[in-house]
Amino acid sequence: MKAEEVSRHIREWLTDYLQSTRLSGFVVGISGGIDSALVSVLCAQTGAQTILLTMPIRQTKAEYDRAVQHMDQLKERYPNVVSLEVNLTDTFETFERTMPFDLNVNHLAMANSRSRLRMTTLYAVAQANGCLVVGTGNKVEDFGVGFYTKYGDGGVDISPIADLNKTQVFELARHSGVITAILEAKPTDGLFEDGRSDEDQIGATYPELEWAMDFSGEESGLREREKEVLAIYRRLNRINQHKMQPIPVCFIPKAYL
Ligand SMILES: NC(=O)c1ccc[n+]([C@@H]2O[C@H](COP(=O)([O-])OP(=O)(O)OC[C@H]3O[C@@H](n4cnc5c(N)ncnc54)[C@H](O)[C@@H]3O)[C@@H](O)[C@H]2O)c1
Ligand SMILES: Nc1ncnc2c1ncn2[C@@H]1O[C@H](COP(=O)(O)O)[C@@H](O)[C@H]1O
Ligand SMILES: O=P(O)(O)OP(=O)(O)O
Repeated sequence: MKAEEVSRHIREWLTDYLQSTRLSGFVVGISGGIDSALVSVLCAQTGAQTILLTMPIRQTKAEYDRAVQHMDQLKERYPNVVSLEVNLTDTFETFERTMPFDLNVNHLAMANSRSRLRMTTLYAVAQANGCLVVGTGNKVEDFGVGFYTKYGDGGVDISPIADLNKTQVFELARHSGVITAILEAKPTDGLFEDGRSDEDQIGATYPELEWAMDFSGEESGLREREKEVLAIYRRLNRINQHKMQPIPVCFIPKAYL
């Protein structure tokens, strides 16, 4: 990958899009992971107002510390960057208590609610400041396995790194001066308190998933692990198509109207 060219291309794309709106900058949620770190550097490099938000909800200390360290580093490097901390733990716990039954009957219901509370917060801050909410999804998450929360972290205005796979995200992040603690952290969705990694949840690494996403050859000669990875990839790609396609609309036959 030509890192400098890709970086410049994304910065120009962000700048052009922002100029096409009446808005003045970008809002990015900072988790302590690689995707949000890279997206926030690219936004900062446009020179436009860039608001970073960390929104812990019973977060692991390691994730929280990486997020703060990244925001501090970016503020030192770019004068157009500001950071905010919005601790959503109480909001989340109130939400959990307000529900008429225990949503933990399904382990994903409350986990995905964390992501949707963050989306609500990002949009409130963006609207108050005349900014866009910038997405952090990469190619394999967004168009491969659909590993994101529908209308949670998937609810964004623009998506600058969605055509880069995770390996390229790491490469570009290193090129862009992202801190070592983030470059070395295992990707995690941070939605569970045991700190489980994406790989623990999916059962395959990002390089394996990228291989599966690109695979179009003859399957009979594949090794056992390759067959397993292909099956994991295909299952997730199939069951998450509803996130990748426009939502189904019930059109009414003209004769009925
Ligand atoms: N970037 C990340 O690393 C990241 C971020 C957030 C979440 N995640 C992970 O992503 C996963 C999200 O879970 P999920 O996909 O079950 O939740 P989701 O909320 O994203 O999608 C499930 C919801 O979609 C709807 N739905 C389901 N099937 C449908 C269909 N066929 N047509 C239309 N709508 C349909 C239903 O409302 C269902 O509740 C979790 O594993 C979570 O840990 C990863
Ligand atoms: N704790 C967090 N604070 C701010 N923003 C967050 C936090 N956790 C997640 N985010 C945002 O959501 C996306 C996806 O998160 P995953 O950790 O990959 O699930 C992340 O890039 C942040 O923008
Ligand atoms: O989306 P992020 O920034 O949380 O990155 P990762 O998913 O690699 O933790």
